Amino acid sequence: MPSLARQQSAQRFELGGEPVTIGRRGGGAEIEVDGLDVALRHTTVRRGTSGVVVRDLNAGTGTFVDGRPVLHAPVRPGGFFLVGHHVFRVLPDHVLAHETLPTPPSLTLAGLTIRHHGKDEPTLHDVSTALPSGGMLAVVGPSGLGKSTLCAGLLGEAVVESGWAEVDGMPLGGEHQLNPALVSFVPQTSSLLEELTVEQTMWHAARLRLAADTSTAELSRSVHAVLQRLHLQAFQKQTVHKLSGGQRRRLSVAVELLNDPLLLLLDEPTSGLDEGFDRMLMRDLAQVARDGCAVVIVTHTMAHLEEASAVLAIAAASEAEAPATVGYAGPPGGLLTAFAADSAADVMDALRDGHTAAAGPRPPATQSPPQPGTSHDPPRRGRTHPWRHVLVVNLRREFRRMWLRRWLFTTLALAGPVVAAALATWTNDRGFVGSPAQPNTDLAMSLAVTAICLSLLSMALSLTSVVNDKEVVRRESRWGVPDSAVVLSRAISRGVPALVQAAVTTTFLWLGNDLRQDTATGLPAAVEIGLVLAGLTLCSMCLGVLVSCVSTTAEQAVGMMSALSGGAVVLCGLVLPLGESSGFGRLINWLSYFFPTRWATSALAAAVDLPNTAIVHTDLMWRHDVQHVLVPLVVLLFASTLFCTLAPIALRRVRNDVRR
Ligand SMILES: Nc1ncnc2c1ncn2[C@@H]1O[C@H](COP(=O)(O)OP(=O)(O)OP(=O)(O)O)[C@@H](O)[C@H]1O
Repeated sequence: MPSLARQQSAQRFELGGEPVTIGRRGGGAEIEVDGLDVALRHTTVRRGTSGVVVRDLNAGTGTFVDGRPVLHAPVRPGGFFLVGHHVFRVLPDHVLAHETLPTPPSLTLAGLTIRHHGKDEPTLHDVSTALPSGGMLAVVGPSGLGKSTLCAGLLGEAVVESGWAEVDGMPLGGEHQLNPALVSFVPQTSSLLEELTVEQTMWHAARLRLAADTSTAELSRSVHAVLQRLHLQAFQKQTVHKLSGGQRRRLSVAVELLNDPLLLLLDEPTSGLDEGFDRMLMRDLAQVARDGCAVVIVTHTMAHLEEASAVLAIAAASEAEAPATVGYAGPPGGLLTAFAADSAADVMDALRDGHTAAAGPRPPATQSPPQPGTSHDPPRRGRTHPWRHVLVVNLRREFRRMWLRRWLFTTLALAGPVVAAALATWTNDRGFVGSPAQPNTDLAMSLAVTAICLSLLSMALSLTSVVNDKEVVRRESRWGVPDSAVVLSRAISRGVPALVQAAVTTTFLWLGNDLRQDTATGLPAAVEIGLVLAGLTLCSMCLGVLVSCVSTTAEQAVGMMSALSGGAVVLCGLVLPLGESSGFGRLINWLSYFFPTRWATSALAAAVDLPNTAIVHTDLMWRHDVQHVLVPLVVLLFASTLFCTLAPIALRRVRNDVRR
């Protein structure tokens, strides 16, 4: 038993020589805390040379030091680390003080100046206001002045040049972000998967936002409590695409409440909806604020501002090119009076013209910014979620979505390859057999048709798998879902129909063609051809995933696929003679190596001994031996791995570019 002495109150612990585990109540950890975002065994803490050393056990939603999830980090006396909603402060003499983050919290913005990444000038300057606990802050102002920029700053997605923000003493934004899992953001765009039901959407989000070891009963209680809070219980079984605009917004809010955030940011949640809905949602959000979470709502509608407890109006700068700043900060009732205006439209005009009114409550100027967790030695970066758990959750969802679109995937997996094999068979009535004395003049065409059709069909399996979900991926990346898990879940789920494509094509080629020839590897001809086709379909499908990650829109992905399709046809090696060793031919030859069809047709040609069974140009890659079948197969598998490795990098870049 580790020596762990409780001091004075239940909140102080003196660490002994042995490491101590922090975990959810009921899991047998030495320090037990509440909350479904804490795993049963979440973090260990031990004495360090000065202060303590924390190690995340990668089972919950991360251990945070200085706003970053850490795997392993020293924390000196005076610093703190976060586990779920719990702050552990490190005191002298290896004493840990535990407190639960207060709910509802207050929010303070003090002199915030925010600029977007890649920009030299700030968009917002000197934004200050204070929101008491249990309150809701409405951020209003003319278009384009920086309301969404304020959210980006608080989320840590834009640069906070000066000033600071905090929720009850915990820093927000900038380098020393509070545990990001405690800040929820409802974006302006619909970032929900259309084919899932309300309940499935919530379950999936709960699995990602709560600890991996949360039981089904606990998850269910949590999901249903939030659905009830947002009056969505009656729509549980409804698919998202059948929901009204208002119900979608509610669902969008609901998924962000699952983890009991400390701060909820909403970017125009009522835009495009009627006034009745606006009032209803404002009331619900005010209730959410009273129940325990600071709410900041960016809104264009000023009709129901009285539901908020404070208003922050953004005004244009009086000088051109200067950043926008605070036009008014105070109670909603004082807004019209402050601008001597008769209507909301007058207030907007005044703000657009750069008028500012007397500011409301400002944080005391003498208050210093909250100090971060102070880990002086570099911590080892950790994850907010166990990677395997996230992959499994994403995979389950992908298989479910594919099942919901089973006709499309069945067609791509079965009907397409049957057509490809049939075409290959019809173009060649002698099967795959030929000899130097009696060459099979159609064999090259058969191989080309098979490889090209299969490559395009398998690329189609994954082409829209990420690009159509970019908004969802962006939202879930804020929850800590790694891009690699997103990519791998798409690749594995689409890998199944891709392998079925190869198997179906091989079976039909085997049934419809004479596959008696001597094989290069000594394996039965159908097995050898099947392996090559499996390599081709996997590689093309992974290329589709990469294209999907690189593209910002589905149109762009289709454009890229069209260009790749052209290359796949022309540079497969059976349409244009390749293999020249000088001049332009050499360049084309090199280019062809980037196309999976080039390697697949080479392996097929080597497998059926094309130079001796058909009348074709010569190509050095077609020699009928084991090496010339296996090397292309290895290249196809290597390329599949490479595409899946590059895809998360591309996805991260595209996501960040879109944010910028
Ligand atoms: N990611 C970004 N990168 C660079 N500049 C940006 C980015 N997002 C917004 N901006 C710029 O910052 C300024 C403020 O934009 P922002 O979206 O914050 O305004 P807004 O008040 O929320 O507008 P609206 O009410 O129309 O949504 C604009 O000039 C905009 O072009």
